[in-house]
Amino acid sequence: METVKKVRKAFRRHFIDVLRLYVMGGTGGNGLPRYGGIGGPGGNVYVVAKEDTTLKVLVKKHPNKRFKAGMGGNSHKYHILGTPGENIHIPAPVGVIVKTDHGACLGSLDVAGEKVLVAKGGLGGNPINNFLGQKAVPNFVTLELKLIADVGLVGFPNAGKSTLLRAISQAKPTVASYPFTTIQPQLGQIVYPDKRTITVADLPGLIEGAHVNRGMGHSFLRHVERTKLLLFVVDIMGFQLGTRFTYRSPLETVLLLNRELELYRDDLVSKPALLAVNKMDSPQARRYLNKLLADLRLVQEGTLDIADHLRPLQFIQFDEVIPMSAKTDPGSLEYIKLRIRKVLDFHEELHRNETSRSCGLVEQCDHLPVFA
Ligand SMILES: Nc1nc2c(ncn2[C@@H]2O[C@H](COP(=O)(O)OP(=O)(O)OP(=O)(O)O)[C@@H](O)[C@H]2O)c(=O)[nH]1
Ligand SMILES: [Mg+2]
Repeated sequence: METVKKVRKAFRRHFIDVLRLYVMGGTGGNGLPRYGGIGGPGGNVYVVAKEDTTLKVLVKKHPNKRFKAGMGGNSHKYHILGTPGENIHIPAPVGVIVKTDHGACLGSLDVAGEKVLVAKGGLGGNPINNFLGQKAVPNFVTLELKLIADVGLVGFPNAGKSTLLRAISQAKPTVASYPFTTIQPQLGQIVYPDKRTITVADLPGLIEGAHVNRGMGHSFLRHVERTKLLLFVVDIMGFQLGTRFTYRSPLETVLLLNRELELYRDDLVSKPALLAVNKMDSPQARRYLNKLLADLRLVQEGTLDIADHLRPLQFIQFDEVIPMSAKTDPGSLEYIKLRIRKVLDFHEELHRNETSRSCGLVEQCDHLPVFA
């Protein structure tokens, strides 16, 4: 597992997508009993979504990861109401989810400018607290970045995910003939002739055991959660991480990807999905493809004998299996772009109809800001 360890180390060095912060509101200012003066409230701490920033930038600017808002001003004879303490706004990238140490979700920052209150300042001194400004309660919060993309590329290392993204979008992720070339998620946009844009996330390759955090593990799977469509990319020649690991046929890679996703979060496999079978320019590819298609049919009919350690609990229903060559067949790439759009639109329409049928109930974020 040397390779895997090195990759994880490199991943942490280059990309931060989880960050724990110490946050504390400011202490309230003291009141002035003789004049009934009220102390200013302590400042609050907010996390605010900003474009063009990363969690890494945040750590660089605040290596100690501690944020304390300003104290409220004391009440004075000539300034009877103390001034409120200064608020602190912690800039975070769009897509961040703010959680408490107990895992409760405080809020989700999906659009630039959105903010979540993470620490409230203490009350200023007033008749109820004997005019003594109150201390705020210290708190720890975790910022978890989950990319927001329409499509997520899911596959084993070396399957050609980055090559595909390079070919269908303006993004230029690194492509190389060794596994784990991609060590941080990267976004690209497909721009259609009518200017419609669809965002695609190129994700690090998945390996067996990712759901228990092997390889890129959770750091990769987290980003799949918020995509609307999963585009599985498999190498028609199968996959083998190294000579010490078992060779996996194309069907086995599909089943293993299916398993890893459902073991991480079972609802991931209910997402709309397409299966892109890549490297169709390889010798013997047609023969392998015919076998894969036949096996997938048997899987759907439930008549294929699958070993227990490969068998998913729920099989992913692919909208389509698309043979392609990200390197040599531009026609297949155009077709994939078309299908991505069609499938996304189809499922969005379906979802719209379903939600309007259920008395206009809008799908709710399972997390609400807790602080008033
Ligand atoms: N023959 C052939 N090779 C391809 C094709 N697509 C990609 N490759 C090659 O496969 C290798 C891996 O491609 P990548 O795009 O880096 O694969 P990846 O899935 O992003 O890999 P990781 O980032 O490691 O997960 C590179 O050497 C590519 O040139 C294809 O359609 N045909
Ligand atoms: Mg890659």
